[in-house]
Amino acid sequence: MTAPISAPPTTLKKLAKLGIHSRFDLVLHLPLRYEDETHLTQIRDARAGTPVVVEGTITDAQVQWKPRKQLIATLEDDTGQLQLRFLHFYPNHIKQLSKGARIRALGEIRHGFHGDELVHPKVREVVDGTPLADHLTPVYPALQGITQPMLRRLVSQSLDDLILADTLPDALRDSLHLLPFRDAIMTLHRPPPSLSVTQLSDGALPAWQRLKFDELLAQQLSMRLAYRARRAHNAPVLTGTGTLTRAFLAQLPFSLTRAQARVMAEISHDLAESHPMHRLLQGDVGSGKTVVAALAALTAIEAGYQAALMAPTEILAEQHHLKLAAWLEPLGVHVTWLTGSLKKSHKQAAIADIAAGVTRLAVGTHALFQDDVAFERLGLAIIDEQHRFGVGQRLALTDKGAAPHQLTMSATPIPRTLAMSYYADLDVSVIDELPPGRTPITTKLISTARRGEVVGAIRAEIAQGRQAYWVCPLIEESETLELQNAVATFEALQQTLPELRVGLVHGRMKADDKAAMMAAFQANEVQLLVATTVIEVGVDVPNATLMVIEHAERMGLAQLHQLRGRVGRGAHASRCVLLFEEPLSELAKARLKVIYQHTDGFEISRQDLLIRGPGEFLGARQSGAPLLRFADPEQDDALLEAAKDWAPRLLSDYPEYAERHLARWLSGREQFLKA
Ligand SMILES: Nc1ncnc2c1ncn2[C@@H]1O[C@H](COP(=O)(O)OP(=O)(O)OP(=O)(O)O)[C@@H](O)[C@H]1O
Repeated sequence: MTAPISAPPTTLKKLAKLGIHSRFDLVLHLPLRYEDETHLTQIRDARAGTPVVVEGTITDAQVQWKPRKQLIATLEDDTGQLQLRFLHFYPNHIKQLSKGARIRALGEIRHGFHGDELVHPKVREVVDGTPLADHLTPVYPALQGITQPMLRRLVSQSLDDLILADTLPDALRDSLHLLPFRDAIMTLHRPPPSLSVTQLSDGALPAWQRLKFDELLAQQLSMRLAYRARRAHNAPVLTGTGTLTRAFLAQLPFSLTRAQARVMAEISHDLAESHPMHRLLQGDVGSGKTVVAALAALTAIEAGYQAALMAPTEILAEQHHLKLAAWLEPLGVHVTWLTGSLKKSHKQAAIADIAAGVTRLAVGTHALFQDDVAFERLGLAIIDEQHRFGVGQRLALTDKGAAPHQLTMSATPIPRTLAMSYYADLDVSVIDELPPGRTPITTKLISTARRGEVVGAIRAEIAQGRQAYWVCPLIEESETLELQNAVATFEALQQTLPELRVGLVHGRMKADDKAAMMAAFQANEVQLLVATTVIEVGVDVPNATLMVIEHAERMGLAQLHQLRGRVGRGAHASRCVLLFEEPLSELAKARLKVIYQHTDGFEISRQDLLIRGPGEFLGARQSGAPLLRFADPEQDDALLEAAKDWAPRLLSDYPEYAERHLARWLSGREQFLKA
């Protein structure tokens, strides 16, 4: 399977650049496209826009200088004449195309100024009887120094030498009507004469279906194995007594939505098991994930364990801390705050409390899981990763003593097919319902030129007792510029709206100042909050009902949806004004249209995926996307479903097949699998 390739070291190096390390990689190095040299076209029948192979004699060849240096030759067969034009050419061309030479030319006919012609055709000398190909000629992805003939030869050798036995049991192949692996591979490298170029590029071709299925199956198998491996660890059995959770629910001014209750039941069930939970909690912005997180934490605490909640940014962690401390401290739960920016003495005190078990719930940033922090008895780690699909932090956590249960919260819903494909190792809970009484947010798209009107809207909104956000543009190239811009906007708004209490919050502020500003906004001491995108996630001020986002065209869909989700969190009607600068790129137009038309995060994610494709959507490095070269989870969803169904059966009923299948598809690519 991993048989080495016999070629000189320089060639091997270049092949490695193409991802080819073994002879089996050569087998999987599938053609990009095909050339059809199986039949000749008579010059009389050659039509513009179609690829042809014509054969004949050169009757004339000249280097011309008008309007620029070019080589023009005339090719003649029994039915007519055709011009061949070369704008770049080498002495070899002149030799090959000398008068009287018999050649075969391959290319696409173009209708030029001087009639039909072939521009830069491929030229082959024809000695009488040079046979035509008996199948389409594959054209492989190549690099400089690795020519097509070289690749064709190397691939062909591997195809001839390797057995390419099947890794799928007959029962599976029969039930899904899949081709044998060898047949699929052979069809794609050496297509039979009956197949046309169009048929070969169609993903529905049985040969492609087989390869896509194999690839999706390998992905599902490896995720199942990762899932099993994690379940082999021991975890504390967290059966809550209900004392804290009941008291908590009783003090909430609302009751749980049905979705929150269902999701909480799923989590409680997992926490009571003796292997670690790895659950992804998905819920749209404002759907009430924090309440669920609090309940999960209380369940662990009731069972005599500690819980930790980690957020990706200080501002988000601070928001969670404010809220959770307000909810849980009255119940006698000691909540500790820990981030990197704490003063040394405070930090040491927090670390000591965590180690001594005084802390029942620790809230903070990744500082919570640094080496100097040791929990007395960590039962549950909650990671609010919002739309950062970071898998790294999940890893760091498992290393903390015995495996704690893990709950990851995400506010950017992952479309179902992607979740199945890339998060198959996690269990997923979805809060698919918003708390009652929310009025939908109205979204307005306004050109920056009309920015003045927006100021009037702010004044009116605040006069009603509401609050507003003004989000300054994202300036990717320079954080300093971004900051200067935010300060300038803050000053300008203060001047234009002297009667209002305006505040400013940005990423460079000291953590304490940031927290103080957010607390002031929470208490309605600040009415208009000017902010950089630091407020993107987690801020929860139900009285804020107007959101203005400058240069919305620079932002991604997930980010816009998150920002907009900061309003519409209470009973009052909310608005989001997206200011944009013209001219808009096609991409920006597409994004703004989606955010204007949709408020449902799942639909927005789906559209985002359509616009960007899965690699970009998930961040290629983290996603495991490199595993999929042939299949596309969105388009090949039926195959994905089948792979998902078959993976556990293969592991239990045909373990030796599963093992061979993984070895074939994953050799050298395991690094993408670590979740
Ligand atoms: N069942 C409920 N009924 C009424 N209000 C609720 C309910 N659950 C949560 N809320 C309120 O809705 C608001 C949003 O809840 P929460 O902050 O938990 O959402 P979230 O899903 O964490 O949002 P985000 O992802 O935007 O941070 C909060 O003000 C919260 O108190």
